[in-house]
Amino acid sequence: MAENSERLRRTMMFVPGNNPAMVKDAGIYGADSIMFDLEDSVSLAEKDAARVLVYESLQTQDYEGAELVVRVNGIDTPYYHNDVRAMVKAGIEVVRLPKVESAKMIQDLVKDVEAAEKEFGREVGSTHVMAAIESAKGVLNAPAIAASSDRMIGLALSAEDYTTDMKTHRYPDGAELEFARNMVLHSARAAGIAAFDTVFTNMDDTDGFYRETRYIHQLGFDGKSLVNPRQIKMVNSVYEPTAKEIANARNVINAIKEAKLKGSGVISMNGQMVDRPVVMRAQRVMRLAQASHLVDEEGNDIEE
Ligand SMILES: CC(=O)SCCNC(=O)CCNC(=O)[C@H](O)C(C)(C)COP(=O)(O)OP(=O)(O)OC[C@H]1O[C@@H](n2cnc3c(N)ncnc32)[C@H](O)[C@@H]1OP(=O)(O)O
Ligand SMILES: O=C([O-])CC(=O)C(=O)O
Ligand SMILES: [Mg+2]
Repeated sequence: MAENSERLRRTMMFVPGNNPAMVKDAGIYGADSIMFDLEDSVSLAEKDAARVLVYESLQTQDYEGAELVVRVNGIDTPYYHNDVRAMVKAGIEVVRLPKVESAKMIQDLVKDVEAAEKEFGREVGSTHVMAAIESAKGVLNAPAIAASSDRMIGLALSAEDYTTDMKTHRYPDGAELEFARNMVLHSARAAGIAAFDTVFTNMDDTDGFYRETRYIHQLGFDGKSLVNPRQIKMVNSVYEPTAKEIANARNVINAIKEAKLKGSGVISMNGQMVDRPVVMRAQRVMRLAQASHLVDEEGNDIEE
């Protein structure tokens, strides 16, 4: 889990599972996580065809190192069991369960995932899971859902269904999502897993998209669920550290290395105390800088 909890997941892009061209090319856009969708972007008539398409593409396509996620159909649908079996058989890394309202739903998913791992000879425990929170009940149970299994890598807020459940809709200022965003984020952080903000569906409103992304970045979300490849660069630019932030992070990491050599875990740098949380923030800045190709693996600047 340690490697997994540190993995960068700024962008988790939905790819409709019934669209052969989109499924085939999904790896070329540079999303941190590609999320094949078998649920709401696929009509009932195409559920089986989509599952077969995604299964076959997972065997044959190169997704360029992106994390591979599938959104299966809801646990109370007739498609769910076949989705889970086929995706585990294909070696999917993460199963995202939609419309999660209780810890038990995740525990039931984990039992089904484990049965499929045994059935298809996959290593038991190798498939991770995550929960999409899409209702008032899900939000209120988010702390228990986040802590429901060692396999959990994250919680996602799904605002389209959530605002419907709340008898509202989405507004530009996002006030209707304030409570849910904070619940999802705090529940995820308390359980040590990732938090993903919801999709933004108006592709033409780039100003609105930037505003929302800056806001959720400020709150502390790991990233966002996306519906379109054009949104990837925009999210990455918001998460990209500035030259000043990188220089500061590098100084912090070097200073704490020196302090440790002298047997101390805390030092003062330019009048500011540097201790464990400051070092952890600095390490995250360096991981983000590396993902933005601004520094190499040693943390040195990459010249343009
Ligand atoms: C509430 C919910 O449940 S949201 C989650 C479910 N919804 C989805 O999964 C929808 C995913 N998104 C899409 O289907 C599309 O982006 C749409 C319908 C919103 C817009 O489609 P378009 O107008 O074709 O987008 P656009 O013109 O930007 O596409 C540019 C290229 O990116 C591809 N593309 C667009 N969206 C995606 C995607 N989500 N995944 C992979 N490829 C995509 C297009 O096929 C196109 O490829 P091409 O240049 O080779 O022809
Ligand atoms: O997970 C998401 O952001 C998309 C979704 O299903 C919703 O908003 O209801
Ligand atoms: Mg939904």
